[in-house]
Amino acid sequence: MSSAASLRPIVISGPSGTGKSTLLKRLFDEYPDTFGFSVSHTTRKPRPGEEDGKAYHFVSRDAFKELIDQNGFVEHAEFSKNLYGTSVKAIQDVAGQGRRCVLDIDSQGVKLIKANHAHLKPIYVFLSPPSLASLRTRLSGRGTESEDSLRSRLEASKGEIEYARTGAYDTVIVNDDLDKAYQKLKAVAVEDRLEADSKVPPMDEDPAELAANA
Ligand SMILES: Nc1ncnc2c1ncn2[C@@H]1O[C@H](COP(=O)(O)OP(=O)(O)OP(=O)(O)O)[C@@H](O)[C@H]1O
Repeated sequence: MSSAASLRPIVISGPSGTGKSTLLKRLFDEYPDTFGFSVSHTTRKPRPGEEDGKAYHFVSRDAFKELIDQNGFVEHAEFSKNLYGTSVKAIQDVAGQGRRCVLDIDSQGVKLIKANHAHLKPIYVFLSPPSLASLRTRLSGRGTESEDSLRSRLEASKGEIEYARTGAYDTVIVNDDLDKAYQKLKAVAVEDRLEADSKVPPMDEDPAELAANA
């Protein structure tokens, strides 16, 4: 039996490197039976050992396009000639299994849900970095980014932060101290308590300048 207060999906969004994966891993580790990610659709061929419906829903290009026409996707995109997408049904299936669906998406995805799939009634959480300088430090500390990708992630963070300032999210969690941020995430995700919110901190630094000094 799930221990989450409700099965409304949780949408968590925030600039690349803010700590979404880190916090979600902790949440899934502490509550292994409570939360779930939706299974994406893809037109790429399964790799050996990949089971349909587990790693992905593997579908033909025609079937994928049909689902697009039916407004069946919350978001979809093409990467190296293959289509990938998150379907409305895959999100609903998680609740069907008694788990709360967690969606880790960017502001573009948030806008699409709000415009086309508001019936899913998610709770929108913005994970904010304490500053752009700390975001840069985390991205470079992760050791996964080239100079170019670091710069583009920092540039993209500007739009994510501006959108969060419009009040689009139900709550804002500033990931300064990891333990504190985790407690706030738990309050929202496990207890449906939204009062843990705070404001997006002022961030006046110039992303291009920060990237140049990386
Ligand atoms: N509160 C924190 N203080 C210091 N470092 C942190 C904190 N939270 C996360 N980090 C570190 O920052 C880096 C980026 O975190 P993570 O990969 O979880 O970000 P993300 O938001 O999931 O990024 P992406 O959207 O690119 O997947 C990681 O190396 C992580 O260990």
